[in-house]
Amino acid sequence: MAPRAGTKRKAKHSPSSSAKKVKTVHLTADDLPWKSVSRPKEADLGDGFDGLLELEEVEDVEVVYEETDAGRVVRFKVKEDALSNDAVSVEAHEAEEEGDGEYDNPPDEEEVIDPLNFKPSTSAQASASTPPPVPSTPLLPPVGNTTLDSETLLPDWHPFSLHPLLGRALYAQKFSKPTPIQAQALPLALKGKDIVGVAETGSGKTLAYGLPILHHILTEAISRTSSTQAHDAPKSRRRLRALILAPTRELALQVSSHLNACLETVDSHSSEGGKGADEEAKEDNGEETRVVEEAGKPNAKGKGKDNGRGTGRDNQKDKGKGKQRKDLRIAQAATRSKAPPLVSVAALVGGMSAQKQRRVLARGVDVLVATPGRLWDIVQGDDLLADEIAQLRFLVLDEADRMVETGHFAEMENILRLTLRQSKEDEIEPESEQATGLATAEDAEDSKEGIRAGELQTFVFSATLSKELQRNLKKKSGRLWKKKGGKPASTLDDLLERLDFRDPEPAVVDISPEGGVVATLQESKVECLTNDKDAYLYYFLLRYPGRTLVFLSSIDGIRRLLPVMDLLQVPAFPLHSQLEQRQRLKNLDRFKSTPNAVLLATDVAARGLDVPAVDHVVHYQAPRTADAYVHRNGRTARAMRRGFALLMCAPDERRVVRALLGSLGRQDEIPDMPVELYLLDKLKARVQLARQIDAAQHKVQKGKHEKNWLKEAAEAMEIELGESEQGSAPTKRQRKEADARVAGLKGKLRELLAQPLIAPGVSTRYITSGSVSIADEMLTGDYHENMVGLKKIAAGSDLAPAKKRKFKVKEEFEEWNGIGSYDIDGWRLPDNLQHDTRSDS
Ligand SMILES: Nc1ncnc2c1ncn2[C@@H]1O[C@H](COP(=O)(O)OP(=O)(O)OP(=O)(O)O)[C@@H](O)[C@H]1O
Repeated sequence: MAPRAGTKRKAKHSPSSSAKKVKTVHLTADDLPWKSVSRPKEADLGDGFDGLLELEEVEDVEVVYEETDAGRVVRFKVKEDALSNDAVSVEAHEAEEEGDGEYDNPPDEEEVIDPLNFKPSTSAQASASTPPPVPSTPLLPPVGNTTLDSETLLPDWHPFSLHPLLGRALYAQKFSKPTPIQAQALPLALKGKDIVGVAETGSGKTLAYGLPILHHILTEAISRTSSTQAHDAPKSRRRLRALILAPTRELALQVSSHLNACLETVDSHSSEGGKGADEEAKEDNGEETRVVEEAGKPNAKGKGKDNGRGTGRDNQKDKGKGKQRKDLRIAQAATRSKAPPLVSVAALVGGMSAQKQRRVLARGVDVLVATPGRLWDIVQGDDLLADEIAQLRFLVLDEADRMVETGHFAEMENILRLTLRQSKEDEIEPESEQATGLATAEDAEDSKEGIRAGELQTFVFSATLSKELQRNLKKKSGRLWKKKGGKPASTLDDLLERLDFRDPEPAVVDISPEGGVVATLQESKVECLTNDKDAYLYYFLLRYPGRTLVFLSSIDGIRRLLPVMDLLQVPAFPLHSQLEQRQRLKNLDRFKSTPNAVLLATDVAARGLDVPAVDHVVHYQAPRTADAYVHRNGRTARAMRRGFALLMCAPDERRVVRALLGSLGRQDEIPDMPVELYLLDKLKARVQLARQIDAAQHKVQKGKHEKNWLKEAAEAMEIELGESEQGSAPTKRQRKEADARVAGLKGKLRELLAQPLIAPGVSTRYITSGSVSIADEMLTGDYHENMVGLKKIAAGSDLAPAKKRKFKVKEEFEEWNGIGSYDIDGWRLPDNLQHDTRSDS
């Protein structure tokens, strides 16, 4: 990366100012002491925060605009009262300066002293002395100010010997034991194996690859800090150690906050050390809690006295706990001295300020979670980042199979090309300490794990990687890349062939369920005409209140359905790739925080999104691929929770659905959802009316728009409109009539919404809802059994058992194959038939 203009400086001191020395430093805006501040949980930050996903602030900076010969220059005056009451002032120029980087006669030479907390030689150094964001203190276990006794408190995690600070994070998040994919992947990953991991949706794959990465980097960070001085902030810029690629912005952001959630506990725990002198004094006097006592004193549990004569195992254990204590103190000391976080994880996605992202990168991050498009955009102008990617320690492809579908294949391929190491036969030179800024402890750690310095460990995870692909992966070891040369790749197989697995045989951990069905998921389907889908959806939402994610195949479909849902008073929010990123996050947050909300989404939301309380998934339109069906369903029934999926199948979708089930190897039909037809009929009338209102409103809007357009075009061309042309737009009277018609229809709908939905034969005598909208109340969770004439039940509890499928799976496969539109591995349609599947990186 080219050095930034304006970072060199010349500080002149006035010979006469002895009491108040003067120094002015010239810097770019990037060199200001920016510090990250935590983003509020809800992304709804108001209009001033367009597209910002990470916030930074800088204090005590005055922005001054100055007219100069070279044009307008922005100056940032940094003023701060130092302890000595001397003013501190630093000037930063936004305009870049040419030449040797020295400035003549800087204007404010008289007043300045050495800036505190702002070392202006590089932005990385500036940030190193910037206080880290203050993490919120989570509810921590009652183990006092020590590391966690994982053997007792987390026995299922204990055998993995994860870093004790991670143990605390797991405990704080109540992750009492590893999920199956974590239990199987962790030992392999910690040994240094490359891994292809396949496990059902919502089964904890993020931490399956995330924990080994955090463990490694945390261990490195602690040993690096201990090898220097405990309170010193790292002297050099952090070097990128892990790159995680994800197909969508939301998923990348989610992965990054999932990892940060683990680190938050690490940092807040270490900051406990700064809580009070009392606690510190106690600690220093050896009055620490049990774990520490066990390490150096008679065993508090009374399991046997050590007195220096313990067994080898005990000694080892004690040594380990002694190390834990040392690590803890280092972490505490680092935090007390306002050092940056021990491990830094950042997200790099489209839709947010690239300048800000560059600034974050310039400071250095340990783990980068990125969408390929934005990463490639930035890498092209950032040689340092490109170098770091070439020397990564970990590479992760999350939802790899989705990334080849998204139109960002080229970027992916380019990034993967950067990660390629030299030929395996070549001896890999250990990275020089000077180049990396890391202590040799890292190499020791690497060799302990069976990874040599400079080697890359690769993890590929998804809920859907075909068996054939996994077999192919086992056979390969980077040969194909060389064979195929620059030929563009097009399938997942091609992509994975381009990965530089260091293992001749990456470990394949496949614990995906048969047929792609998560055990806690109940599926059902309803066969109906396309035109009736709105009514069936409305029926479902009223009959089974809950947070519901509705998938549609096209953005137009969402645009049509949204106003209908609004008119029916259903709290629905859209999510698709044509929305601004800020709006997407806002809608996602609203969906998370509104009870019984509905998210109308394209497949942009199908992968990876982890909204814990999604009760139902509805396939308003049948998914185009078997994988999409599995991933869409995976937004519910996560982490062993119950979930329900409804597939709406129009006559023209039957074939696709049959093929889809065939591809998943399903023997059973999806059971039909029982429908109370009297209720459906009543709801159809409401839906019909809502559609009518929407169509009428649309017409009025269109009329206004057309009239304006015609008028503006005529004015621009300086022509007068003839009578007939003017007549094409509605007159004032016509508009008034249309508005009145809409108002009348709306009134009628309001009445309908307030009417009870009574089963035939149910007396209305006891119904006392008055004019309250039943639909409204039901959607906010107040189910009216009397109104509906039906008992409240959970979706799926009234399903009949699934019937066996009549046809043979094989035939289905061949039938679908005949269309010639899918390949057996990716099971996907040609790109032109896919809607809104582009990654939005
Ligand atoms: N050991 C654990 N114990 C309990 N919950 C866990 C554990 N590990 C992860 N989780 C939680 O499980 C949920 C799902 O995890 P995650 O998003 O990693 O699943 P996934 O397998 O990647 O899903 P998908 O395939 O849909 O992307 C998250 O809310 C996560 O916090």
